[in-house]
Amino acid sequence: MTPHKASQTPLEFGGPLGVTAMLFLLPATMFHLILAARSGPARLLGPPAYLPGLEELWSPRALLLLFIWIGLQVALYLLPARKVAEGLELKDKSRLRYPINGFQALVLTALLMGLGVTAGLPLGSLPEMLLPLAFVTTLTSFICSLLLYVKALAAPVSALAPGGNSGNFIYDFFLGRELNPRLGSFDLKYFCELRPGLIGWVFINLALLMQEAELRGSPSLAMWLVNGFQLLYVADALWYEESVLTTMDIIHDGFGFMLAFGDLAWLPFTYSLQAQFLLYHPQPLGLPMALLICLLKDQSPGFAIGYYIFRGANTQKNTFRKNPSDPSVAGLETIPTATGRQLLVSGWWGMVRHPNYLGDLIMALAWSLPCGVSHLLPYFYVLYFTVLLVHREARDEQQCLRKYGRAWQRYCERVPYRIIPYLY
Ligand SMILES: NC(=O)C1=CN([C@@H]2O[C@H](COP(=O)(O)OP(=O)(O)OC[C@H]3O[C@@H](n4cnc5c(N)ncnc54)[C@H](OP(=O)(O)O)[C@@H]3O)[C@@H](O)[C@H]2O)C=CC1
Ligand SMILES: CC(C)CCC[C@@H](C)[C@H]1CC=C2C3=C(CC[C@@]21C)[C@@]1(C)CC[C@H](O)C[C@@H]1CC3
Repeated sequence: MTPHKASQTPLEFGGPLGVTAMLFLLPATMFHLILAARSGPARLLGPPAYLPGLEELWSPRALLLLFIWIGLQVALYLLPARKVAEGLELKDKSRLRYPINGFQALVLTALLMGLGVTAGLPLGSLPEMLLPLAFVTTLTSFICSLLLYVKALAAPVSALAPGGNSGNFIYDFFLGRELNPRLGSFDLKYFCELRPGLIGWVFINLALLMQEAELRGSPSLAMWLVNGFQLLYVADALWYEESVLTTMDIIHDGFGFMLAFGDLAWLPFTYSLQAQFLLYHPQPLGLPMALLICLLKDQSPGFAIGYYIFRGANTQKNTFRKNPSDPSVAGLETIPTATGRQLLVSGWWGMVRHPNYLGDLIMALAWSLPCGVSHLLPYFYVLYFTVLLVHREARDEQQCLRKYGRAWQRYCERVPYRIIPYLY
């Protein structure tokens, strides 16, 4: 194995120091949130009520459960797919092929769970295992990231990610060295991005709903709303699975700790925070307020409007990228670029430069509102997501400027706001 020459790509996330801090802060935040959600005061800021000992964190049962879950998702991923899509062209001019069967995996998992619960599977007791499950998933993410780092040492230069090859171990371990690590035709990053964690989120939510029903006789309206909104969000991501192939996670970022931990642990255990909070802190929610959250809330948009913007913007761009002469997008105004591709300057993409992020943020707010306004904790997702999207938008901006140069600058002049019209 010959060591690869370090790449000259500018360092992101504050370089080695920044990512070292994140290596500790991300898992610590996740455990803090899980502990805070079940504590009486449910404080987002401030020390946790107590620190769990190793005997509370480590559980061979949780490890077994995690492996069964990942094994099930691997098996569903390997089932025949309704479609096999090609990814974008790689440095060596080849294109990878990806099965499009994520929605099918969600439906089959739901069927299997339904059968399991009918046969006595105690899904409602999963919330009691959340802490050890999060612990073993974090350990597994660390080990996987190390193995991915070692695997990348043998990868050809053309297979490396643009970032994540600085020569600094911690930085490269965090960002990921190889762009699309595969075992045969099994794509590790694509699998992790959309399967165990994303589908796991839905079933953690469902388990929390079932435990609430056991505790209080029936699930609360707030719990139904959170479950419904987030199920729709996950089902949408899997239905439109192919569009993930053009996200920066797939085309730009390597597969390292950031995505392994993010996809496998952070996503299911922190994105389910609202349902965790509701189990321990029931909130009264009447039907009129629930309807307002679905549609409109105090003059600001609710979930349906968020979803309408999110889906409308994503579909418009994806349709345009696939076939610019499609009747639904053919009339839109565009800017030509030197690459031969065009940029939309009217429709959703003429309103702000990231209308899909705007819709996503509105949905995030809408699925936090059923938790009431007495605590800041359930709004952690809105705060984190705002930071993530602002940072992601800045990274995308850099990449688009590099790709499209002057044409991108013209687009920014025509559409000056990034995410929120007239504000940001
Ligand atoms: N819940 C979560 O934790 C997260 C959710 N998301 C969601 O995932 C989805 C995908 O997000 P993401 O990959 O970040 O970004 P986008 O789907 O917004 O893709 C950005 C790319 O779109 C293309 N583009 C930008 N402007 C235009 C334009 N005017 N006309 C045509 N093409 C344009 C460019 O690529 P090119 O020109 O090469 O096509 C650009 O690089 C979003 O809906 C986001 O909200 C994302 C991250 C986390
Ligand atoms: C600093 C954190 C640990 C970073 C974690 C990031 C991941 C949780 C997210 C990175 C990109 C994601 C996308 C989605 C979920 C979250 C992660 C994995 C979606 C699948 C959500 C649904 C959308 O419709 C598509 C998204 C693609 C990107």
